[in-house]
Amino acid sequence: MPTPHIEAREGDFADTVLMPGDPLRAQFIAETFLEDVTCVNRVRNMLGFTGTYQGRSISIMGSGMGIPSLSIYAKELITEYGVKRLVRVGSCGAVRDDVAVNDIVIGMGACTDSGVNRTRFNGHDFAAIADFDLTRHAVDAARERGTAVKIGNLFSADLFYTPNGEFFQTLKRLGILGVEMEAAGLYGVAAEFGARALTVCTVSDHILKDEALDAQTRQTGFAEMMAITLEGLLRDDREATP
Ligand SMILES: O=P(O)(O)O[C@H]1O[C@H](CO)[C@@H](O)[C@H]1O
Ligand SMILES: O=c1cc[nH]c(=O)[nH]1
Repeated sequence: MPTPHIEAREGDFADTVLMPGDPLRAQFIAETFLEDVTCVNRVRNMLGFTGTYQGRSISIMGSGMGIPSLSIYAKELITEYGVKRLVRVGSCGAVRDDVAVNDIVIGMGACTDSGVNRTRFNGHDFAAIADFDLTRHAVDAARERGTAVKIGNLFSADLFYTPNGEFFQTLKRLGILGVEMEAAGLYGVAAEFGARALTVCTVSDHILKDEALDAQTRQTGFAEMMAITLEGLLRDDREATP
């Protein structure tokens, strides 16, 4: 400590880290939802913050885009900073007709075309799944808020600009709720190094309908996703502390 990619000192991170892909979204979330915020990482501009939410210490740090970037940060957070819960708060693209822009999707599982989980699993297919209790508590928080969420499978793509557009039809047919680029890697890292993980995404575009939110909204929107995530974590805390 510090690590090659994070300059924070021991104790700078909470045991729970929210990870949007975009470091500026991390800053916006920290400044909007947390109190007593301090910046704990600026290396490579991958901004990390720690503050409190309703009295509970929470950190927020960008993951960058794609499984390789997220995997570096998630691994170092778990093994060097003792992080126990990581929640990706991201954006994703929809392919199904029953998933629309601005919908909130909870990634119970994540398929991928990346080889990382096969690499860590002796070439076999690893079922990349979210932590059940984190999932359950986020869903319960959404229900209490009266917010509809869709719960199911994500697809974590290595290529944003895929050369194989027909594959989106397969994703649609097999019930993929959102296409993004990190969840399957996060679940693999969490399994390997012993942490709990979840992904909550807001649908930022419909890949097959040519509909999309603008960059500013992707950076500063998503308030309901954040409320569900933070309330879910407080529920998770309450259950762990009878
Ligand atoms: O908005 P974020 O969290 O970065 O997530 C999605 O957006 C990026 C691609 O534009 C990828 O990181 C993808 O997973
Ligand atoms: O990775 C992503 C994120 C949002 N929308 C997409 O199509 N892909």
